Amino acid sequence: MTLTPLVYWAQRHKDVYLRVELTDAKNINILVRENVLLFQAQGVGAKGQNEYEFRLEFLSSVKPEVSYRSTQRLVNITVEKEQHGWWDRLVVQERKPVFLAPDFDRWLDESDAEMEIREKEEKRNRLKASRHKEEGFVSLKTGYLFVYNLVQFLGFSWIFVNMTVRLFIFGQDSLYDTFHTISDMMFFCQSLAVVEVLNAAFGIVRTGVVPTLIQVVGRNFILFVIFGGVEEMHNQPVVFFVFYLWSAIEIFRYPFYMLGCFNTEWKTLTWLRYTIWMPLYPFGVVAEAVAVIQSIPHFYKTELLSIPLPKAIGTSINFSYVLYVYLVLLFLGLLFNFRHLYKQRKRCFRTKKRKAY
Ligand SMILES: CCCCCCCCCCCCC[C@@H](O)CC(=O)SCCNC(=O)CCNC(=O)[C@H](O)C(C)(C)COP(=O)(O)OP(=O)(O)OC[C@H]1O[C@@H](n2cnc3c(N)ncnc32)[C@H](O)[C@@H]1OP(=O)(O)O
Repeated sequence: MTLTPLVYWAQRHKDVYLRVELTDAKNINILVRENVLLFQAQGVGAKGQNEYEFRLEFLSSVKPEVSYRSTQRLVNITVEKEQHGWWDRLVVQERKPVFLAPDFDRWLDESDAEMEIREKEEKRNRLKASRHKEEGFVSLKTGYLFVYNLVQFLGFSWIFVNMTVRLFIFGQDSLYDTFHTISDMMFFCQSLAVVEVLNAAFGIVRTGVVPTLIQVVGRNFILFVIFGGVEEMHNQPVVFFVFYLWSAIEIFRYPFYMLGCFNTEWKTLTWLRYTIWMPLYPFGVVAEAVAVIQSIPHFYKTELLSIPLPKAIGTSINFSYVLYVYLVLLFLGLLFNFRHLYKQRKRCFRTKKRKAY
């Protein structure tokens, strides 16, 4: 003898939900044609382990595809209505079958269901809007970084190429007028580089603020104070070495970032960006230290930038003493950034290796 399980139901505008009270249901067979659903399965119901079945003639047609999920305790069935809308009752006959009852866990009346639809719609719209905003921000950020890196790349390339060509044409003589020919562009690029500290501070790029601050402050101190502030420094060959070492890394670093803006990379460029700083950085710091040492007598003599002290003490601190302290900071800065760059290099190549496997 076949038995009928207990069936609970609820509806939405789009779907009908059936919950069949059958434990350990096996051999589930659900057939849907027009507005009739036939269910057959073996399992443990109100009358113990048995074969259970039921037939429902829905109020309106439903789609033939049925989805169901069987758990240890019950079988959940979802049937989609052919035409979305609210049904007055589940089945055609006015007297509901005895095995059928409302599923109060999922029960909603028509207005609640409409509210649910509206809430879902609003949630979807909010999600879409925030995704739109996020995409807009990402493309704005990418565009901004790309333009910034492009401008720096062009600036430093101009410096590097100009200095190289002048070295070939004028030989040693070109070492003496680097400041006059190149400084305007270097002032421009290094002033713009302050943006890199802001990028790090506001999280626009994933890097630490301190290494960037050390880098930018360190270079700008040399450029604006030592070279820019002391006229006697303008003709020193050390300007050539400092500018050449600075620009030699930047012509690789900025294009590396430009490609990164489009999640692209060129292996040789990545290797150069994360390798040539190794010889360049110490040489750069040594060249900067030479420049500082050369400027000390001029600061001492002219008392330029001397720090005034209160009248009671009656004198001022000569800026040349600040420069001695700066020489120590220069080498501490070198150690700090060398370690930072070494870590960045390891992180970059380690990630690449992991990606390769
Ligand atoms: C606090 C007061 C300080 C007082 C200081 C006094 C002491 C001063 C001592 C200073 C010594 C300076 C000496 C120096 O002037 C000598 C020279 O420069 S010689 C020439 C050789 N120099 C170099 O090689 C250094 C070049 N510069 C740099 O590498 C950076 O400026 C540095 C901050 C040092 C390191 O860069 P960063 O931390 O950004 O590493 P990454 O390149 O690996 O980038 C990390 C991630 O951020 C993304 N990023 C970074 N910038 C950009 C950008 N502009 N556009 C797009 N994306 C960017 C990058 O792609 C990485 O992303 P991901 O993690 O996804 O890979």
